[in-house]
Amino acid sequence: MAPNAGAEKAFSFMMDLGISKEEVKPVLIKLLRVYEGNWELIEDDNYRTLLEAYFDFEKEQVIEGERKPNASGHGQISTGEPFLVDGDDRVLPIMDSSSKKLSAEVKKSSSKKNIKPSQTFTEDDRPQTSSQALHSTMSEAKKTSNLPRGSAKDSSQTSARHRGQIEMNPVKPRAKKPKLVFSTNHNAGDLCVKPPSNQDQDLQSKNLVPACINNTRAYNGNITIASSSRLEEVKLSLNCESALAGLNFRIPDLDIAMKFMDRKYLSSSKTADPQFSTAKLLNDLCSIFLKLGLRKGSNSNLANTHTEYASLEERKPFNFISDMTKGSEKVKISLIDEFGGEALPKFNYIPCNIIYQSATVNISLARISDEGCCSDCSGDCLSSSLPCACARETGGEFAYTPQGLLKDEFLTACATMKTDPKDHHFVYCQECPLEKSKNEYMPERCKGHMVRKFIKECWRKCGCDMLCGNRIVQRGIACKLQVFLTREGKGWGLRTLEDLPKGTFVCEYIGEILTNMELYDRIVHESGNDRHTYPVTLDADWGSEKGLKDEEALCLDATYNGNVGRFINHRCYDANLIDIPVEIESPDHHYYHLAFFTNRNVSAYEELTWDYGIDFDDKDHPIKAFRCSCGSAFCHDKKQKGKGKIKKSGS
Ligand SMILES: C[S@@+](CC[C@H](N)C(=O)[O-])C[C@H]1O[C@@H](n2cnc3c(N)ncnc32)[C@H](O)[C@@H]1O
Repeated sequence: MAPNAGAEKAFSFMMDLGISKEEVKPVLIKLLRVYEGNWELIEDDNYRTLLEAYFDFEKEQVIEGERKPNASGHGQISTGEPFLVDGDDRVLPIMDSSSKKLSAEVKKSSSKKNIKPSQTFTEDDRPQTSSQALHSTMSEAKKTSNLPRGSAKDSSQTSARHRGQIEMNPVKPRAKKPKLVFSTNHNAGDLCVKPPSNQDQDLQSKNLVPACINNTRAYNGNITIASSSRLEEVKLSLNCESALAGLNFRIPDLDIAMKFMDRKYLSSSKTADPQFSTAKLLNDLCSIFLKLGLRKGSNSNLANTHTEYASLEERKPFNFISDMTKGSEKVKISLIDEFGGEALPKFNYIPCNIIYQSATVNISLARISDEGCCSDCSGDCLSSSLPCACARETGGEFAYTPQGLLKDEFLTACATMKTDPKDHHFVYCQECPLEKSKNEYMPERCKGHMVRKFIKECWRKCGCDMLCGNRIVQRGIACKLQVFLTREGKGWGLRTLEDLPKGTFVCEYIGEILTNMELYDRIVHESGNDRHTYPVTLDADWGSEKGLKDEEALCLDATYNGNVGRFINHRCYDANLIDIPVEIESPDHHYYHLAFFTNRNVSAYEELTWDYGIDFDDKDHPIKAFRCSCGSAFCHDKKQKGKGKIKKSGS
């Protein structure tokens, strides 16, 4: 890196923290000399070395000032630093034998801050005091190769160069401390702060959980910053989860953060006790909180409390999986358990539907007629002046905008049918597969299936390319999504990590393709302990067929094999996603894709929800309805009505 660029970057970083260039300069000069111009060491870990050096320097100045109050002529720093500052105040990382005085600006700023150095230096009268001893310690330290990176040169060479240094505690080259977060790309995906349990190790071997770092200060992205005692009966913590998940954020060094707080409060208050310490203040707060909260005679229980903490933490592992799709989607999809209250979901991630056993899914080029595709098109169908044959299904207009969003009119028409269905929106089959599966010999009358609007995408027989605007769903998930543990007791849920405009394709509901009968058998025979994901019936076309064979009455079940769609929780009436059938490769509608689109603008970190269309009163339904915790004002689960607030729990 160009020397000045390094200095400017360091100044700018420190400036953002409220430390002026003038304050930083002497420290930086010192560090450059110590580290022999190796910027990498200075920049490492977000300038942690520079920050530590700065605070050491500041402390040293205060101590020295106390030791020699008002010694005449000693009230200013003269760094005696001849080597590293050029006329433009630029810090140069290369040792030079020529000497220049540090600019007057530096002196001015130092004196302004009342920093009292132990002595005034001149070019020829350089201190040979503790700094040199300390420096040689440092050189030794370097020799023992404590340095994270870079070379440690011969110490004698180094000391010769370092005559003339200003007096301050040289910063020992830091050994790499284990970080709370280990990250190569700053992805939230790389965070894990909990010693792996046996179960975790098991999962790690299956590539579900990343290796973890043992750190007692941080759980769940929560960093304990203070506590009433070592038992941590009452503790204060900072929650960095959102920052870790969404921003390019790494948990910083807590000690440095505390020093900043000390500095901020000491400099802002004239009366502040020089012994003021933020850490002490916060610990005191915890102790007082504990004292105030302890009921009489309960002090003796502190040890028990500790045991309880330990077992609680043992019981509640914090999980983070950076890509639960195991690389099978174009984008990584993380999973986070912020509460540690739930076992990891057991299922196999699949990015495309797959036939379980008996389902008939007839996909063949021969079944696609010339009229049913656009073999004459090329490039992007949306850019041609006349919509091609693939727009016929949607009334001669493509369902998508050139920006890749679902058109408003189409979305509204689909949504209205779902939220305000009219009689004519339903079709009735003569022999309903659903009723047949419940009672094969005496099926009840069909309760009706909603007529659905289909999107039809271009496919392989079409002449356009893969980037054609009429190929959205088939290109797969493109948004940043995350599976997370909900607070309301709904289990896992899906959220977006970025703002999504209305009409965005989020994901498909992917699962095993089962016949209706197979699904029924599965539900009847499955163990009651499995939380069954809500299967979908591909019944959009059932009403138009006279006698649908069982192998043509299909459903998708994502319980054992599925994609992220299986984590979308239900919300009554005002969910932010809508499911829309999509025809991609088969012209009949026995089999189709079910795609989720946003039906309004959705903000980053909002949970994505879908109205399953459950009848909470249907006692005959093979899948027992859950108790709805959707939180919607329009929730139609009567059991939840009048219950007041939603349950707040991590499980
Ligand atoms: C498709 S799965 C959704 C993912 C599920 N939460 C999980 O942890 O795997 C459907 C199941 O989630 C739960 N669920 C979904 N929406 C819910 C809601 N509004 N209230 C309570 N539980 C809900 C129910 O157990 C339901 O059977």
